[in-house]
Amino acid sequence: MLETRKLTKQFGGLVAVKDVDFSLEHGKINAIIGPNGAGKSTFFNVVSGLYRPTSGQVIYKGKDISKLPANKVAELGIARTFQTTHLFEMATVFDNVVVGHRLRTQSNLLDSIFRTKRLKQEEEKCKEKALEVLKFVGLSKSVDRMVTNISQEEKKRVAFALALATDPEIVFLDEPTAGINPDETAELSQLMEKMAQQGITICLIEHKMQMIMKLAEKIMVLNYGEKIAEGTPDEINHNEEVIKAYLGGSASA
Ligand SMILES: Nc1ncnc2c1ncn2[C@@H]1O[C@H](COP(=O)(O)OP(=O)(O)OP(=O)(O)O)[C@@H](O)[C@H]1O
Repeated sequence: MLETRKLTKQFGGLVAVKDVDFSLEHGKINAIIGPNGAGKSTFFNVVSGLYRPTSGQVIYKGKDISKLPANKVAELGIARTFQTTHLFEMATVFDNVVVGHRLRTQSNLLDSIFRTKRLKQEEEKCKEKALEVLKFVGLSKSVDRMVTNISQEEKKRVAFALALATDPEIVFLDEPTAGINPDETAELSQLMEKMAQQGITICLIEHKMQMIMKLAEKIMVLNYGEKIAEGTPDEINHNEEVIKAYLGGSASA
């Protein structure tokens, strides 16, 4: 469905991602792990169209999408979450999701000025969609609350809702449970499982090893920009190179 072929991203003399071949398991939870600076975020940014690769390809449904800008990649059904700092704190949960959705829909400036029928129809659809995805992520009761007043875990759910509002086939989640406690982490893991059960392919970057080992079905390990292992949690746990490079270090906790 989505694969990378010899994907490479260089920043000046630094090779942040090097010759990475990876394919996502359709409808499953995929994870990318690796020590700090291993190239995980860069890999995400190249795949989601934020950066162009230096060389190599990103293939989605048989088409090379490596040169497409992020908005075109999103239109194809590939969504990504950003840190919760991207939310509008002084707006409601509902408005945050509606605005996020509006940014990705069709109406142009003229539609907005003349308030065309198409614009009104789209607005209606956006609102319906926002309520639907907020229900899915468990925030039906919080739609009218200001984002500044909700918990960090609820903000994470809003970020999920934003990604889901575009009806994605693949969702890239950048450290979805950073900064929340173990109970909340378990709840968000359940939400990710629910997304996968709906047929959405998930790919996440995470530092919480225990959680990843329980949640992910396929894991890729990056080290200094290179893929050093790929497989099931069990295979990764027993991989010598991974143990040497990563699990034996500070992240093993
Ligand atoms: N925009 C950039 N310009 C220059 N160098 C960059 C840029 N983005 C990342 N790098 C460098 O590329 C390397 C990989 O960084 P990246 O953020 O992808 O790693 P990571 O695995 O996500 O790390 P972390 O777990 O700490 O977030 C690092 O050496 C980083 O300093």
